[in-house]
Amino acid sequence: MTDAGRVRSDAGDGGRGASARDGRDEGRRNGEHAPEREGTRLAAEGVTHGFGEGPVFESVDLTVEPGEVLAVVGPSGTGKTTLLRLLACFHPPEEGVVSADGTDVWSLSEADRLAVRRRVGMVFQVRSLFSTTAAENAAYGLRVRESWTDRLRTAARRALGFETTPKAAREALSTVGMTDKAHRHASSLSGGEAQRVAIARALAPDPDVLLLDEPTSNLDPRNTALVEEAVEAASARGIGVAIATHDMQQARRVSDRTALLLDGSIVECGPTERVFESPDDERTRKFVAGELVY
Ligand SMILES: Nc1ncnc2c1ncn2[C@@H]1O[C@H](COP(=O)(O)OP(=O)(O)OP(=O)(O)O)[C@@H](O)[C@H]1O
Repeated sequence: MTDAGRVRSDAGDGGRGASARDGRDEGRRNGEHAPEREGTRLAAEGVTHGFGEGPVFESVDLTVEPGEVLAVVGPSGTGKTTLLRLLACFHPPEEGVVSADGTDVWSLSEADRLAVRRRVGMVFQVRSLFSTTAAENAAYGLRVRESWTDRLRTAARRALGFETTPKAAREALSTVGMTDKAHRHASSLSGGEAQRVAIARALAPDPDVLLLDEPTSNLDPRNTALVEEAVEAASARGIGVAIATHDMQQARRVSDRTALLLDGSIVECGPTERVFESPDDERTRKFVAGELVY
């Protein structure tokens, strides 16, 4: 069996066929998915952060390159969410630098930092939709960028019964397979559907970077496959994706590189196949083999 074949059979993808990464690689080889943008290189450089009881992690270096899928794996509580939130510029690190294209985002003016934040979409682990339709959730990031005049015009058109969902929001909903439920209220969606809408909301403003925190925990194989296909589509458009996941097979299916966050540091970061097949660090070998129990 080929390596690719083994990855697919281990993945338990319910007959979904080639993994997202296989498809993306093939598309790249055929020149079908040439990234359309320069993108944004988001990086943590020597980052240390904690919450008052000593650092959660220290001196972390990690980059999300345009168009790549980076998996961040590690046991629960090692700081994967914390790291993604720092990369999303939600708050400054205690030490070190978070940079966008080489510029320290916390050295920027608030307006310039907001501009960087708007190039980064983040999807949280917990259900986080607003109390409105799937379509309006998907449109949220576009609406906040609209002028007040445009917002009033949209409200008036909606009141008159016109379809007001922006094209980009409709396309994002289509990417996650939610077109048919676009007008359903968020509260009526299943967990998997809600998570797909949350991804559409992050994708609609066409970010340069997408940060996904455990996007498929608690999802069934079909919803998981749809989310992974959305990751593939984002990456094929040149969006850099970082995905924190507990699912080793998912990391293997979707990512170009895998970083292991363990014991307060990145113990290994490299091409996914190498990290899984011949890791440099013994802790990585044990972790990917499921031998490290926390
Ligand atoms: N706002 C906060 N206040 C205090 N401690 C926090 C806060 N956020 C996270 N922590 C702590 O920081 C550590 C890292 O948490 P984080 O959620 O980043 O880990 P994780 O690797 O994403 O975990 P999981 O895989 O379970 O989602 C944990 O010990 C957590 O309790």
